[in-house]
Amino acid sequence: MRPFGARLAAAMAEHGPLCVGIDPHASLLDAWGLPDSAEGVRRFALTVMEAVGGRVAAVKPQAAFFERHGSAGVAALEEVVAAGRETGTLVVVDAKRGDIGSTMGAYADAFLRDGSPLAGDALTVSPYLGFGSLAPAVDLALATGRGLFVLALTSNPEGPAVQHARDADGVAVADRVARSAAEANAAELAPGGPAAGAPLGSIGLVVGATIGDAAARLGVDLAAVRGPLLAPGVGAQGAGPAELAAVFGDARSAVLASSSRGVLAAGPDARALRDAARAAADAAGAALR
Ligand SMILES: O=c1ccn([C@@H]2O[C@H](COP(=O)(O)O)[C@@H](O)[C@H]2O)c(=O)[nH]1
Repeated sequence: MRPFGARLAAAMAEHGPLCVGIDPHASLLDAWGLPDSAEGVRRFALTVMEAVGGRVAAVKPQAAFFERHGSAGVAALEEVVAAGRETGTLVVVDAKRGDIGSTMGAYADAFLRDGSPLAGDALTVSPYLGFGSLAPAVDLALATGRGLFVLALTSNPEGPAVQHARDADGVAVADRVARSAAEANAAELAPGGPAAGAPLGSIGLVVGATIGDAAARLGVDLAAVRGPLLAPGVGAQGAGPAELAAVFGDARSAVLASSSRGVLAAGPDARALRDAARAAADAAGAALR
């Protein structure tokens, strides 16, 4: 498989810089006339895939909403991964895994190994046990043409208490995460490296579209990461085109804006979902041009 960063750059060029989040909240299931059960979650998720599969750069199923229904919910997540493969739509599994290295190896097997039913194209991971603890996931992602999105500056108001803290050298935690991702991408993109010549490396960051000027204030050089920047917070959390343009500055071309409820509220009609995703992709594309 071609490296994830190269595949994502091509998908964004074709469809626009939008990732549609698949978050089957109980309230959305109710609004769509579906039961709050594994079967309801399955029908919800496959309706989204039918509406936007092959038409957007990526989808991002939120694992928690599937896992809350046990093994049948996880089976529905596996079907979403398979539907992504069938429609040629990249699947970012939003499971935010992170643990000590040996356990991280098992998470990597589950979400990044060829043949695993839960292995999409990329996985969200948490670096708060130390970026180095993610090594098994970094290694397996790069070996299989998959990618990671590492939490750096998240969209929630509680994030700054940890991510803005500075270490003994005065470097912000988020900046350390960004520098580590930059190192991994530099190796992947180097002449002779597995992604030499690609526009983006495969180790991305999660940077919320709601963070205002935090990256600039903390000295985080997002463009220097040379990896994709997954930007949740668009739509229901209040960020829009103006925030996308302001937050990402000269890193704009690497941004994959992510919206879940902002698009899903248009359902369950497939055409309405498709139109909402198209409008969100066009707005993000204009803001990030
Ligand atoms: O910093 C982060 C990281 C992840 N998320 C996830 O994105 C979606 C957002 O859903 P909306 O309905 O578009 O608000 C959700 O799955 C979060 O867990 C995030 O919001 N912020």
